[in-house]
Amino acid sequence: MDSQNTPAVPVLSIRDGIDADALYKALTDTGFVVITDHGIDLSRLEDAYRAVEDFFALPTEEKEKYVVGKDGQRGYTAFGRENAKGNDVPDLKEFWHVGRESIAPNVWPERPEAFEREVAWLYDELDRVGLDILRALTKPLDVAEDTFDRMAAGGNSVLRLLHYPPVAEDADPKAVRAAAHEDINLITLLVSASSAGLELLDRDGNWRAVEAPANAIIADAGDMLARITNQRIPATTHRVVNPEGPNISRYSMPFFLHPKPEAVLSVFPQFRDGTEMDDITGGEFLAERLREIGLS
Ligand SMILES: O=C(O)CCC(=O)C(=O)O
Ligand SMILES: [Fe+2]
Repeated sequence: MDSQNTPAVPVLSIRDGIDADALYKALTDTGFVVITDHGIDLSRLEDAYRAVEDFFALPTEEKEKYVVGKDGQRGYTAFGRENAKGNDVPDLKEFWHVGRESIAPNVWPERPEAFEREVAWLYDELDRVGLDILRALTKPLDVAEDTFDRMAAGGNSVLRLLHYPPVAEDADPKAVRAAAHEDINLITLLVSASSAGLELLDRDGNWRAVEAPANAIIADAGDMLARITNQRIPATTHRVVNPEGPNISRYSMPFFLHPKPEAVLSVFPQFRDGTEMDDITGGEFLAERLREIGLS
């Protein structure tokens, strides 16, 4: 079969627990895995989505009251503010960031009323599932079972609530919803987006649609996981393309699972072969990358 016709990403049900070897294989093969039966309450997920849509429907002046700091790690980041690393045209998106309160306090919008409650709930759910996934990887990676708990429990994770508005007629022809990039963090969990558009770059250099059943979670490895596994688990390049069909808004909610800022990202000994990167702390690595995407 032609590679274009095979699904780009393997699907893994975790109803009966996580099959660690299947998870590892999916991630080492493609950097992505689609997780079904994850146990996150679907009707509450809908409530969270509704609150997020209601927030982005507010007037721009009201949303801009929640721009805090210059690195965009909390609160609102306006349309056209962030560009992918190495790209000079900003992405066609606006977003909101929620993070770990103990690392930097969150801001919350006054309305919609349900926003703080539902979004804080979703953060905790994704935090739990994300760490479960990393913990499962310790076995195939052959590292101590508490490796990721030590590195990332209570870490600097960020839930990004994204809105890609309908593409304006006068948009820069080079601009896309999200230009090609790799995620910075250990692992990203993306609760199914409201419409298509996400694509990954496969190892043959072809862009392929990432398809997932409704209610699945798309997980992908970031640069930090690639770094400590010396690229065994790749941080696969992905992007969000502009709509080909109806020109409607798209919403999605990636959870970027980060280590603690002080955690040292050190290549696991069994993957060292002289090509590995030096040790760096999670905080230093993040600061470097935020500068590159124009957010710091
Ligand atoms: O909107 C999406 O589906 C993906 C967004 C993404 O890749 C990101 O924000 O890093
Ligand atoms: Fe991404």
